[in-house]
Amino acid sequence: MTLRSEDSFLALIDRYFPNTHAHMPLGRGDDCAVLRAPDWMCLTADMFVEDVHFRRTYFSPEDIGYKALAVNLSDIAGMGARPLGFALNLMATGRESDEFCEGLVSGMADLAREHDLPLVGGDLSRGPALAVAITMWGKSQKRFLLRRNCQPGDLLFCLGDVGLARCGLSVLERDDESLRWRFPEAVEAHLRPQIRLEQAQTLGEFEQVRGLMDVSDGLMQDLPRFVGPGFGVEVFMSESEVHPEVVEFAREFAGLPGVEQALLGGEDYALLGAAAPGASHFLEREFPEILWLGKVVERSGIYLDGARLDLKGFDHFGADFPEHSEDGE
Ligand SMILES: Nc1ncnc2c1ncn2[C@@H]1O[C@H](COP(=O)(O)OP(=O)(O)O)[C@@H](O)[C@H]1O
Ligand SMILES: Cc1ncc(C[n+]2csc(CCOP(=O)(O)OP(=O)(O)O)c2C)c(N)n1
Ligand SMILES: [Mg+2]
Repeated sequence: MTLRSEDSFLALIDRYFPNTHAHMPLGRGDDCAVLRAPDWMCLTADMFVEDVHFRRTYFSPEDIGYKALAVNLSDIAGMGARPLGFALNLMATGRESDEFCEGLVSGMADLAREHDLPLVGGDLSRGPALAVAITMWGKSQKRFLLRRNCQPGDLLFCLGDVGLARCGLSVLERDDESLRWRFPEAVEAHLRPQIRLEQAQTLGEFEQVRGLMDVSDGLMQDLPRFVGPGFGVEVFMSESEVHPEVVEFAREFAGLPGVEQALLGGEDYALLGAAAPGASHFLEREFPEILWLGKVVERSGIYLDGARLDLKGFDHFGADFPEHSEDGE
């Protein structure tokens, strides 16, 4: 059993994560790691908690390791930055099998290797559920791309699908194999979100891109956070620009237009950016898949076809997430 002792779990970590790196003069094994900071750094932390962010019934151990790391990479991307390293705090019940632990660590290590990220240290604890808490840091080539840096008339854009992961969650929560076949890209978007690190760094090179964030709680929640107080958004995205699985799912199970389902979203891990109006041509050339969401206006709220939308995105302490009730179940 990997979890018969802390040392056996640390030995598993050592098998998957190298303990030397150019940015890490001293790695795991002492009271602290010692890092060599190359420049100004950005730092983020996100938790990934059993039955809040994932369920063991439909996440493989590899998926859990992957997504726990991916959601932190997404915050680094949201700054237009490049990740440099991370620390891992893990709470486990102690009942996890060797195979489970190995899957979780290997799923995380595969993604860390892709980005040449050292695991500098962390902590282990027994607890009532599985929880993975990661702290990650990074640096930017030129500047960090911030929230609340928009001007009225700025164009808002997205890179990555919005609404798809939420459909995936609803499908997975339904425990119906036939639905997984009908909505495969939605399921994949929920289990294995693709993080657009390279695109985020490229955006940082364009002066006319004013700001950037990653969309984790859904656009309805994250758009106001992005444009800031006193500003709002006139949405001009149309249904033909929404992923067809989102449109189909919304119509059949949520009774919502595709655009509204896309705006509700949740766990999209897409990039949301603001650009000066004159930037649209070169952004389209650089990113042919770019989705133009709308424009920044000088009154708060989110407006679609002139009407203020009143849809609620995700909040940990808000009303229950309506995965089972939105279609009247
Ligand atoms: N427990 C906490 N202690 C200190 N700061 C926190 C805590 N939780 C969240 N924050 C800060 O509040 C801000 C918003 O957090 P969050 O909504 O989780 O952002 P994100 O969607 O980027 O992960 C971030 O700057 C984050 O660092
Ligand atoms: C079992 C389960 N129920 C509900 C959800 C939906 N959900 C959980 S967290 C979340 C939002 C993103 O997570 P959060 O911790 O808020 O990330 P952050 O904004 O801090 O990056 C959503 C939509 C889920 N993924 N799994
Ligand atoms: Mg967070």
